[in-house]
Amino acid sequence: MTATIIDGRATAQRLHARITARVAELAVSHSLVPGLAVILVGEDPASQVYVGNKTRQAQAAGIRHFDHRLPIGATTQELIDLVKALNAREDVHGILVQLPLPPGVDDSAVLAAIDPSKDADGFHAINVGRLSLGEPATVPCTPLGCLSLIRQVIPVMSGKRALVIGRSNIVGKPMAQLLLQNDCTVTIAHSRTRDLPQLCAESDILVAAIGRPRAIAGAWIRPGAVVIDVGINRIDDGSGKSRLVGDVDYDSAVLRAGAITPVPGGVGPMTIACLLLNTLNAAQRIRFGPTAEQLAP
Ligand SMILES: NC(=O)C1=CN([C@@H]2O[C@H](COP(=O)(O)OP(=O)(O)OC[C@H]3O[C@@H](n4cnc5c(N)ncnc54)[C@H](OP(=O)(O)O)[C@@H]3O)[C@@H](O)[C@H]2O)C=CC1
Ligand SMILES: Nc1nc(=O)c2c([nH]1)NC[C@@H]1CN(c3ccc(C(=O)N[C@@H](CCC(=O)O)C(=O)O)cc3)C=[N+]21
Ligand SMILES: [Mg+2]
Repeated sequence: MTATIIDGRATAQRLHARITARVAELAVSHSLVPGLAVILVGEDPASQVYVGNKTRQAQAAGIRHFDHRLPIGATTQELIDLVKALNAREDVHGILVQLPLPPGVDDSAVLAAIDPSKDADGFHAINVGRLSLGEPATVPCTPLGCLSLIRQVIPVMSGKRALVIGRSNIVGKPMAQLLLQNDCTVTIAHSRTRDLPQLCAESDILVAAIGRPRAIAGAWIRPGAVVIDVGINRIDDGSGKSRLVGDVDYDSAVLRAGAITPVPGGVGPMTIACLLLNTLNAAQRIRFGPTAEQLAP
């Protein structure tokens, strides 16, 4: 048996097309143009690639894009001041602070300064709290994208055993919340977890978000399981060139899984499409109020 390959790029393109259509409607009917501001501190090359992708995708969807690049020495107070200025702007509906911030910057203070209604990443405590209470919330882009990929192959998740490997605020914790909301039985694993292979063997859905290249072996996977690989790891391919691999050992996992996401072309493109979705929906709520129509993921 060979796994179904879940095509994140194609799924993201379909979502992108729906976003583009709604953005065009809003421009005609209400002269509303959603705006996304991205703050990038320093010159981290991976972050620059990600920000570059976002800029292109936003422009293609008709979403206004404001790029703020600050030198590596930027202070917590400078970042908070910039966030507050963006909070006050009527043409900005989504704000994203690219993480990680340089050492010395208090990232939780910067994230706390974001107006929760403009929190495109869903990292503000208000949105984290709402998600955990099951109230309407802006959901972090990567887990939102993962959920939509899982739904393609498991439309009804009720009762499934789901394992989330990684407990970061960006991916692991919100992913676990979303799976719980969908009536999965959820386990969260992390660096202190004992007997990870056994937990994997018991799981119908496995989401790997640890940042360790090919750390999850195919032999651990329950035959037929759905495997979502969030990892983005740049490794030397042996000839001095670098390539991207996930947290799952794809070549062995594809032989056991029922469905699997590739890297690249899996979760990554969905993260960007969901960021644009969150920005569009924020713009609609800011303009039309809390009962505004929202585009579904
Ligand atoms: N495709 C996309 O759109 C995105 C991809 N990523 C990628 O996803 C990966 C994870 O990112 P992020 O959540 O920010 O990472 P973090 O480094 O913030 O968190 C990693 C988590 O994995 C756990 N962990 C580390 N090693 C192991 C191990 N050997 N076994 C079990 N658990 C382990 C850590 O445990 P502990 O808490 O105990 O330290 C921690 O909870 C990275 O490769 C990142 O680049 C991230 C965001 C978006
Ligand atoms: N505030 C904040 N929010 C984030 O969502 C956030 C962040 N900070 N910091 C960094 C991580 C990483 N991340 C990625 C998003 C898209 C791709 C992506 O587009 N990947 C493509 C192409 C990758 C390539 O070719 O370089 C793919 O996997 O196919 C990758 C990684 C978002 N993150
Ligand atoms: Mg991190």
